[in-house]
Amino acid sequence: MSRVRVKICGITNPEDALSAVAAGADALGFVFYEKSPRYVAPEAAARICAQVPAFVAKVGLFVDHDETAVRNVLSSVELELLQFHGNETESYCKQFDRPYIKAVRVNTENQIRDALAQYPSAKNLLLDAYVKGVPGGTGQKFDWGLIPVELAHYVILAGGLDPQNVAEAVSMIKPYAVDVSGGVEQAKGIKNQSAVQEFIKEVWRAQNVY
Ligand SMILES: O=C(O)c1ccccc1N[C@@H]1O[C@H](COP(=O)(O)O)[C@@H](O)[C@H]1O
Repeated sequence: MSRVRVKICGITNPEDALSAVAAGADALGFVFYEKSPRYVAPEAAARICAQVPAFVAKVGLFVDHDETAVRNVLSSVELELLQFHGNETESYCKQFDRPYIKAVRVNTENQIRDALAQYPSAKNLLLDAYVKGVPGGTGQKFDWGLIPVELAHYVILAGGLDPQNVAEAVSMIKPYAVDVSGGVEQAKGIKNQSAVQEFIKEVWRAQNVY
């Protein structure tokens, strides 16, 4: 089994980015959804991304953005991957010539299978909790039992993860990766750097990776 990857999402400043990289993060997420308390302006994200070393993926998060808005971000920010968190169609998601992750807000098991069929071009599916009216980043968990066992290796598990519950999630689900935002914050948009370290250590501990 390969090591479960860790994405730290909602990065808004270079200190949190570099501290997460030093702790072992595989990917950093930048939220370009303006209604989010973790929104980062493209100019600020560009400055942060320019400081991130090689082999750490920078991921841009979008929610039903206008195509031009996504292209504008891509023209100025070094992003390796896109994460779509809204009702984007497959043809919308794949038009940007960049690998992408499709987020699914989980209610039912069938929904995960349906999304797999609906987004064949997605690199991976990210599973988050369904909360009415909010596209993501709610800090809520969903029923992990809804994840079909045979799809776990393809799944990025998100939603309400934190240093206390992530080891259980990794042992139980064995996902491709885990993604966290609120569970490692000291305030909205500001990471608790010790909690980020703890979170990553817990992911590794659950797999005996040191
Ligand atoms: O972080 C946000 O504010 C956000 C806003 C809109 C869509 C997604 C958002 N974040 C993503 O939501 C999941 C779960 O976050 P949490 O750990 O429960 O806080 C994660 O993928 C974030 O990247």
